[in-house]
Amino acid sequence: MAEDEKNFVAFLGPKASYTHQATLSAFPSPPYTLTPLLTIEDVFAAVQFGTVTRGVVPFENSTNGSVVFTLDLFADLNNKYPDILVCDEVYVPVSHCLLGHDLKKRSSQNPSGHASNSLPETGSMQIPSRTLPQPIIESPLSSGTITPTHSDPHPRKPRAPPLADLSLITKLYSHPQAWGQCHPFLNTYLKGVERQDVSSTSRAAEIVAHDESGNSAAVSSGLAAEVWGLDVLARGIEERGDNCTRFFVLGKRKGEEEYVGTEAERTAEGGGEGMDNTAWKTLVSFTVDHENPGSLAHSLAVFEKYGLNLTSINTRPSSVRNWNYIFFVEIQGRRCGGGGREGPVNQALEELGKACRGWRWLGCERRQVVVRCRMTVEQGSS
Ligand SMILES: O=C(O)C(=O)C[C@]1(C(=O)O)C=C[C@@H](O)C=C1
Repeated sequence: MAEDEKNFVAFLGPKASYTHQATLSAFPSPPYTLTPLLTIEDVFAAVQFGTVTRGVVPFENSTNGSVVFTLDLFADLNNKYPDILVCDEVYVPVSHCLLGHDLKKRSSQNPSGHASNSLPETGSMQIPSRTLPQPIIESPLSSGTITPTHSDPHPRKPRAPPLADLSLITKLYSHPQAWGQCHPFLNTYLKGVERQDVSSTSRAAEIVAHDESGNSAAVSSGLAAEVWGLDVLARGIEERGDNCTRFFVLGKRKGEEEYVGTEAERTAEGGGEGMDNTAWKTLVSFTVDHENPGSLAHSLAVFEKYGLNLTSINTRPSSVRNWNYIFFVEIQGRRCGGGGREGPVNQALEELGKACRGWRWLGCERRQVVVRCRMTVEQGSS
């Protein structure tokens, strides 16, 4: 790879996604050239094939749990991404907005009634009645009334009320992770409205920006509203005020040698010679013999034996047969690179090899604190 290609970083886009915000906090541009890609798998592929040196993907949300798309790519059941390694983590506080076209506001700003942008081309098709100007009525759901039901006797209250009438909205777009972070708001004010999963929250904003009927809305960020020219119909709709997403920075294993970080990463606080191992976490996947009682317990016991704290555990179907799983653990500590066999993580992994059916080292990340992202519209747009 040429010297000037070293600073290419791919992320789950399009622009103004939360992943974009995470990427900017880890890779302020310049000197980095940031490349938005449409899916998490596109980011894995770009790192694997060396089109970029780093990739940024979401891994886990504090309210809604793991991002299964990312876990499945780490599971790598078809051996497409054998060289992908985690090399850092980034935390971003996530506050969602409901974005759309506030027709009431727009008509008061533009009393002539002419749309500021033309409606999507409909050809010879009839314009559906929902795209024609409609009297704006208050949504019966906007009252904020939450009715206890048999299945949900104690429904949680939304943290924020809508800022606009939501009665025209018939379709919602977002990344599936976001739905699970906004249950009380969506179940109170938009109950029963069709939800369409899309590849990211900013992709949702981009789609809604092209539908000026007022019938669609996106769960996305306030920044995406500015970047995609949308109105904020509600702000702070996440269920918990401390909602936060953890992102991984991906790098590529080089040849036979293990990933040991860039020079900057090695010499950063907590890295390099004499590093403090507790400042790192190591991600490992493994499979066990499901017929053998205690095989999972024996595998996990090796970490206890070497005094290694586990900070997360996840499972995904292994695809070998139904109800067989691949396990993912994060261990506090760092695997020493350069073929060294010393250190508790190295020793535990060597012993894991005897206790489990197969395992894979997926990289080490420095433990980070939550960063308050100060991304500007200019950064989000570029
Ligand atoms: O980065 C984005 O905007 C995404 O849509 C991804 C993602 C995720 O997968 O967790 C990122 C942050 C939020 O938790 C919701 C969605």
